[in-house]
Amino acid sequence: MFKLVLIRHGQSTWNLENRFTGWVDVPLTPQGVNEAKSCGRVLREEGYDFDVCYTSVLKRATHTLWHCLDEMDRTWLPVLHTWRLNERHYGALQGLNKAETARQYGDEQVLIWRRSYDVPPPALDANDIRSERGDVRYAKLEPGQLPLTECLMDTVERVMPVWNESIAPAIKAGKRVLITAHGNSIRALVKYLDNISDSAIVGLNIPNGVPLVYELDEHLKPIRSYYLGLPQQ
Ligand SMILES: O=C(O)[C@@H](CO)OP(=O)(O)O
Repeated sequence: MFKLVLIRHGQSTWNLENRFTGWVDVPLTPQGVNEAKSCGRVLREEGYDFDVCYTSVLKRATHTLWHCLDEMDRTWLPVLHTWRLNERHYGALQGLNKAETARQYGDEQVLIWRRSYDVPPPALDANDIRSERGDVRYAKLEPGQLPLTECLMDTVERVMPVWNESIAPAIKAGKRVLITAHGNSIRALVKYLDNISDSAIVGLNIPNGVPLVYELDEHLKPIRSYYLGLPQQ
């Protein structure tokens, strides 16, 4: 039996301000830092240890990993950063306030943009100064790989190669893997692992800063999954 741990980053400044974030590289809030540290504490207390870590190229996920590993005294572990674990790209909505956008376009439209599987939000213009074109961390992407918007289906498609080519082989080789990522890149992984339908995934949300443990069989099929240290409902 293999164990995989997934953590959505702690609260970010734009989570707090209720703004569509996507690929905008906002930091953690002090609460987010505490959430990340408490992930590390609960993992250490429960006897978890890791051989390799994966995270995105966005600081809210990276810093969550750092604080978590610091609490575990494991800051020396190898870390692989990949844009494939970035948050879903939120297109032209990036930076807008979610409540104001709902007032302008209606709750139903905003829910479709936020949670539908295959309807992307309005795209950014390629020349928009908010586009990530020119950002050095994406310089090696193939033409057409840099998104201007994404629905969850697009996110699943770009997350799967790093799962298939790197993460799954590492787990099968016996490496204990920790991933810190984002609400929607984790929803993409969970959708794949639990074989959740396109319609059912709409209702799945991942909380900030709580370790999600998957116990996987030899074929990496989930035996069970659970959150560690989530307050009792
Ligand atoms: O703003 C975002 O990028 C994401 C995660 O915070 O929001 P949502 O919950 O709408 O997917």
